[in-house]
Amino acid sequence: MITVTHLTKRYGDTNAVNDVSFTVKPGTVAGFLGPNGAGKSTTLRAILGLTPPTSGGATVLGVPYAQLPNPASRVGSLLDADALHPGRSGRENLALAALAQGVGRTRIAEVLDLVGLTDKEARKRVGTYSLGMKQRLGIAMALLGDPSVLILDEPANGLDPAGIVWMRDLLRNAASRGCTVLLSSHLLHEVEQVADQLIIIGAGRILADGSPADVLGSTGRLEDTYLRLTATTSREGLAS
Ligand SMILES: Nc1ncnc2c1ncn2[C@@H]1O[C@H](COP(=O)(O)OP(=O)(O)OP(=O)(O)O)[C@@H](O)[C@H]1O
Repeated sequence: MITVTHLTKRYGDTNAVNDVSFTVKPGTVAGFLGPNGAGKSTTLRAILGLTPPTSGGATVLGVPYAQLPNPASRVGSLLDADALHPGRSGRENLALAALAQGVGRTRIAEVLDLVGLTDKEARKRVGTYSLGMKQRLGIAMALLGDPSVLILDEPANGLDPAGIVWMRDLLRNAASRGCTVLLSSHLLHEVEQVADQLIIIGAGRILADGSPADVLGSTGRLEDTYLRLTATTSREGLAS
């Protein structure tokens, strides 16, 4: 369960996130959508305790992220696939994370298999990886502790069509096991296929939150609804 309550984050005179509240329940894939600069990453970072809120806050599994025992093994996250150590191999990156999380080394082969990275690829330095390979490794890192919550910032970024289909199955399987999944994306078509909750943010404020049927209403098309809702927001609107 992820609960965000009246979360506000200001940077100088910019309201990056403005009184944002939503809940994502176990067994749900929630798609978090919004234009560039709408506040998605700031919200995800605040949930993960990486960005201190100006006011309000968030809990994961009932408590603020920082208060979770061994949080990385309970909450898998992917924020920036470039944050991986470029001089080490994919396998070494996973081994270091497994050590930090107290996860057995046998799990490394399992997650590599899950994300479709071959043994040969896993032995290459991450600095030589393509964007899609980095993304797969970042997802493997997120899955390492077999977490019950997944928070993913644009996970399909750089994935090829087969990778996007694979990602969809991965997220649906995670949710069917009771996992709580929150992902940001600009790929409306993809989100439409995978999400059972849609949260749309614009200029730091929640514009819609609900089941696809509730959010799309009679239009039935996510692209139309999204463009209509976000048309009135702009990055300039963030400055107060
Ligand atoms: N560290 C920071 N310092 C100052 N301003 C910031 C910082 N991080 C984010 N912002 C501002 O906060 C606003 C929201 O940014 P955020 O990265 O959360 O948007 P986003 O919805 O994730 O965008 P995108 O889709 O482009 O990734 C933007 O105006 C951005 O410039």
